[in-house]
Amino acid sequence: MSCLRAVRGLALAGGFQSLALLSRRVSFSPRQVASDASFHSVSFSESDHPRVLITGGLGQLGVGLTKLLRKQFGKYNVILSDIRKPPAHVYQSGPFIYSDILDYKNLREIVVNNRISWLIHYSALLSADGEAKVSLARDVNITGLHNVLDVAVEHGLRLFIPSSIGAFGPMSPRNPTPDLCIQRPQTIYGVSKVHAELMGEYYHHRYGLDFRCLRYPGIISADCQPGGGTTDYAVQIFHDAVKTGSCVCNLRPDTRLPMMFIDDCLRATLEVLEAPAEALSMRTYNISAVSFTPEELVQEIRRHLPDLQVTYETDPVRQAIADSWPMVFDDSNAHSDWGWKHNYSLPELVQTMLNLTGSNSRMLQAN
Ligand SMILES: NC(=O)c1ccc[n+]([C@@H]2O[C@H](COP(=O)([O-])OP(=O)(O)OC[C@H]3O[C@@H](n4cnc5c(N)ncnc54)[C@H](O)[C@@H]3O)[C@@H](O)[C@H]2O)c1
Ligand SMILES: C[C@@H](O)[C@H](N)C(=O)O
Repeated sequence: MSCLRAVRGLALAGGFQSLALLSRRVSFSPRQVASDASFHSVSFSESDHPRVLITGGLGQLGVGLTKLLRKQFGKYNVILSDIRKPPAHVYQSGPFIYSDILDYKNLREIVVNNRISWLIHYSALLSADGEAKVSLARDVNITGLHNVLDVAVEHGLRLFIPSSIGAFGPMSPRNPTPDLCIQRPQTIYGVSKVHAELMGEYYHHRYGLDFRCLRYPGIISADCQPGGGTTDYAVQIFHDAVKTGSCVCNLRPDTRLPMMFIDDCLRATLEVLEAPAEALSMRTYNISAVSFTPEELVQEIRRHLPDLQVTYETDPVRQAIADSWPMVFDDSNAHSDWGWKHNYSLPELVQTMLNLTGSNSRMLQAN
């Protein structure tokens, strides 16, 4: 009753926009919502395209993936969700809904009311952030995962959950690291990723859930800040190199880690999501692109910015995590099962990142 009273009050006082704030509880159906142009509606073009919900979509990867999937399936068939307020350009680019993956009922309501058929679960705390906030990481990365798994099974969704190089630990072979080997990670992040892999595969075998998972390397992108991971140095260095010509690296110069340019990562995600089920001999795959040390990255950047100054100030937490992770990924199963192949080698990655961060910073200066 109180909710309906609130709805009535808001409708009188603040118009449909305010009602949107309640939509996650009152939940209009797409047809009803679509009838009102002033409503920031989530309506779908009736088609045989998948209807996609991306959780944690405002992170380093989610905005790019949303753009790619909207291009593939249509703007109104892909809903971006998060618990943070979207920046204007994201809010105006297509459907956005608040969704806290710890709120099972709300998640289920969004899936039902928007006839979601694919769910891409990006909400997480990353490795270094997780070590600083262990109980929050356990809630988001494990309890949140359980909610997502249950909704996916209940509504027969195709579910993509990314794992990571962080799903391996010091007892895993490091060079190269195969898909199947011992996994005893020593971070809450890594433990939650192994849990996600095993739970997703269990729900696939037990309930037929169409679960798909890729172990991403450290992802490098220009237009979104990284979210508190161990590989963040390889993103920050480009912004600092372009802006100030100097940077501080928080890993030792000889720390080798698997890395990937974001365009390769997002393409791999779409490719594995669209792969026919019969092509998948596994449900969790390593994907690989490049593997480099900070020293090698700096050398490659200096081919374009010869005066780049680098100071190494090792962060003991991140260094210990990096020293327990794979150095080189073996992705031969992804290659043979669904034709995975990366496009960006280190020179192409550095050239592209410098072009993008350079143009981004010129745009910021101009504005
Ligand atoms: N970026 C990488 O290098 C990388 C590598 C391997 C795997 N991954 C995985 O890919 C996924 C996306 O990574 P990212 O780099 O975009 O992360 P990110 O930290 O940039 O974004 C995570 C998002 O989750 C959201 N979130 C946090 N708590 C939430 C909650 N309770 N409900 C809903 N959303 C919540 C945050 O607001 C944030 O926008 C994660 O699962 C991550 O483990 C990322
Ligand atoms: C590697 C990946 O999982 C993330 N960038 C992290 O460092 O935690």
